[in-house]
Amino acid sequence: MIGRLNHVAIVVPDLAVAASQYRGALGADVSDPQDLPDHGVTTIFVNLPNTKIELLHPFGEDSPIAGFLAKNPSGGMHHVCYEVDDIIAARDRLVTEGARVLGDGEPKTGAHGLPVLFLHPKDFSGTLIELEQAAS
Ligand SMILES: CC[C@@H](C(=O)O)C(=O)SCCNC(=O)CCNC(=O)[C@H](O)C(C)(C)COP(=O)(O)OP(=O)(O)OC[C@H]1O[C@@H](n2cnc3c(N)ncnc32)[C@H](O)[C@@H]1OP(=O)(O)O
Ligand SMILES: [Co+2]
Repeated sequence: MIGRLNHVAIVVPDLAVAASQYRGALGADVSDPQDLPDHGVTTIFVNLPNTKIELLHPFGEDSPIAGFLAKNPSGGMHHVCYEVDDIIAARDRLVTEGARVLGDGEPKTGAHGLPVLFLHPKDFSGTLIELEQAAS
């Protein structure tokens, strides 16, 4: 069911520092920051030949990543994002199999303007999974 690895997300304590590390020391193509109030995060994307790295920092007071950063003040790997051809069919299959879809269970528009969902990390060997509808 899952397809391409769309991105790996890393929560960072300082977006400007992280962007400078990726752009400078690692010589990567790094986007400008984007605030996503609906998701409670600010993102920067690092564009690699075969996938992307999403650098994340909390935005606003109710950010879903605030607890993660409090527990991991130096930052750390936060989630992996897989593409699926049909996000509703994928969700329904996962629910049938007992996985917990986070939030209200309905897809939200993600950083690339496509529907996304999150699956509870305790149901997938301690890794938070994001599903993104593949671009048509
Ligand atoms: C930019 C848009 C979009 C995109 O298009 O790319 C994004 O990526 S948005 C990214 C941010 N949004 C989300 O992460 C939404 C889904 N996440 C959540 O709803 C929450 O983060 C969470 C997964 C429910 C955790 O919230 P938290 O407040 O930390 O709750 P708990 O403290 O109760 O955590 C429960 C349990 O899970 C462990 N945990 C938390 N985060 C992770 C993680 N990223 N990876 C692995 N495990 C995680 C946490 O440590 C707790 O474990 P125990 O201590 O053992 O109970
Ligand atoms: Co993401």
